[in-house]
Amino acid sequence: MGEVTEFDQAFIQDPEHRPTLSISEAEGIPLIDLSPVVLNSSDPSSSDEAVAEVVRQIGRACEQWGFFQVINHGVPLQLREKIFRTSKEFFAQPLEEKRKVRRSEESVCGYFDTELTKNVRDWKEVFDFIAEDPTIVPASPDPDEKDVIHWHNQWPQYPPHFRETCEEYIKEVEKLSLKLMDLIALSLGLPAKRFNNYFKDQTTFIRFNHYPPCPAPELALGVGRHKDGGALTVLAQDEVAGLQVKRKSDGEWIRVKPAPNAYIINVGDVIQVWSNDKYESVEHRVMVNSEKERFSIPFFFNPAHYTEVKPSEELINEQNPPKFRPYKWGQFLTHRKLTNFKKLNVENLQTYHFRIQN
Ligand SMILES: O=C(O)CCC(=O)C(=O)O
Ligand SMILES: [Fe+2]
Repeated sequence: MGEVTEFDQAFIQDPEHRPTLSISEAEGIPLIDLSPVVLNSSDPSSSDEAVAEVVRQIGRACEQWGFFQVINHGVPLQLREKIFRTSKEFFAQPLEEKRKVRRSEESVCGYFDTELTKNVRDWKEVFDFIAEDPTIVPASPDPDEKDVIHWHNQWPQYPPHFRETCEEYIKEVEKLSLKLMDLIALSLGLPAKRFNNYFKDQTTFIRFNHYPPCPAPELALGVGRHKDGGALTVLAQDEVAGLQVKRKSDGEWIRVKPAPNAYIINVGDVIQVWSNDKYESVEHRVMVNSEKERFSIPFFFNPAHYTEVKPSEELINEQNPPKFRPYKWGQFLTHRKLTNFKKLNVENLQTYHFRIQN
């Protein structure tokens, strides 16, 4: 990020959205041990009681929090350490080096340090890459758009092995994500592989986040309040706290305490729609601090662009009518990418725009 001398207006949150610096730490966000699923069985629909207990825990966590942490998740610790090192080495370079792989409106992957969340600038710099190269998406967010375009990765020269490390990481976290989708499907009373096909031509992307120390942490945010629009987010964070989650029970902002080597999982808008509101996508934001920099790596597990997102038919009946109109995932994704890139005079697309008013 560029040197900021006077605190730049563009980063300042409206008073009602500024972070409270002294808030309580979450005891409540469940920590779930995945070893029964990862170690003992490759088939999560097996009748193993330990697996059934994991499914119950996940169901409860999705309903009560929309967030949980997992340990014994199967992603090798060495790989996690390697990818954090890679991210740190990349961001430690001079700005002009990083800008060689800069993101643009047409090329959405790469380095970016002026992202907006709800039209306010975030105190962060990011590097984005996609899991499938190319990733196919609609040419525009127009709901009638028929043309598609291809997104490609842009890989930096430095640090060495950047691309290989990222590709290795994608493979491991994708495995975990599919496993989590199985468990979530089971927790909804659906077959384990119910959602599998939607990810065949996935639009998953991964982000390296770097939050530098901020001279005015009471005015700005690392990421402004938002919900993740995709299916599932699998987040690795370092030991510096910053993530805050809006607790469903009372609307309080709660800090998530980093658990060593755990992943933080949250339900995105797509699962909210698939579950017909049983599991809600919960608002969260990132606080920055004046002393320490922070690094995080979210993996946004997203379906194919042509997926028509709608409440699962098996969950719908007279007592539980559909709460959303179907929408195309590709339209939502491309709209979000555009509004995060530049300031627009429209509110960005939210799932409540598709909500059926009863
Ligand atoms: O850095 C974090 O802890 C979370 C980032 C986040 O919520 C996002 O990038 O969507
Ligand atoms: Fe997020």
